[in-house]
Amino acid sequence: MSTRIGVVTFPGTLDDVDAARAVRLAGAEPVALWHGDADLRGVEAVVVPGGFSYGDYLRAGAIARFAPVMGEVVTAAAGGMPVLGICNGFQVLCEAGLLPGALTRNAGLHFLCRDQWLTVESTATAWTSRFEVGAEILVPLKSGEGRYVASEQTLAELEGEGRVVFRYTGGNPNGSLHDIAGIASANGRVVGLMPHPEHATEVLTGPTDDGLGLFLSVLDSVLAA
Ligand SMILES: NC(=O)CC[C@H](N)C(=O)O
Repeated sequence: MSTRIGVVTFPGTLDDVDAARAVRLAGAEPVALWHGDADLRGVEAVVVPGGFSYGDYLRAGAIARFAPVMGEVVTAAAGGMPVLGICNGFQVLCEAGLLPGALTRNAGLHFLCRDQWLTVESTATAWTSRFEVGAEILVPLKSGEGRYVASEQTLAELEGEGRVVFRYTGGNPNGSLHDIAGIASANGRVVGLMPHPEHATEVLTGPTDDGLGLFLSVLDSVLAA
C-alpha cells in the first residue's frame, strides 16, 4: 500500500494540482484535504501548497491559519508528522506558529516569477534527506511576499541549530535575511520554503526535476517512523 500524503486546498490555492502530481510522481498517493474539514483522512504527511489563499488579504497566509484543517495540521505536526509548506504554504506555516519568523513584501516591492538557484544547506529534515549538503538546485520562484525576516535571536537559533534548509544562491531575489529560502522546525519534520519544488519534478514541464527530491525524501522518513 502506498504512502498517503495530504495536499491542502484553501480558497485561492493554485498549486495543489502540481503538488498532488509531485506526490504521485514520487510514488505516493495524494489525498485531497479541504480547508473546511477538520480531518486529515489518515494521511502520513501533509503538503500545504502555494497560491493566494483568501486573496492574500491582511497578509499572505494570515487568514488560512484559522481554517479548520490547520488545527489538525498543527496537532499532527506536534506529534511528529512531516509537513511541507511551499510558498503560500510556508507563509501559512509561519502564521500558524509551526515555523518561526515571517514572510514580508519583497525588497523590490515587485512580484517575482523566475527560475531560482538554491543551495541545500541541511539534509537532516524529513523533506531533504535525499539531497547532498551543498547541492545546488534550480526551481521556480513566484511570490510577492517572499522576504524572510526574523529576530536576531531567531536567526542565530536557526543558523546554530542547522535549521536553514535552503539558501538563495547566485543573488538574493527578495531581500530575505541571511539569504534564507527555506527553514525547518527544531525536530526537522516541518519544512517551509518560498520556491516551488512541485513545479520542478520533470524536465518536460519544469526547469529541472530537482524538486522531486523533497517528495522522495519524505517517503523515507515516513517508512522509518
Ligand atoms: N506562489 C505563491 O504561493 C505566492 C504566495 C503569495 N500569494 C505571494 O505572492 O507571496
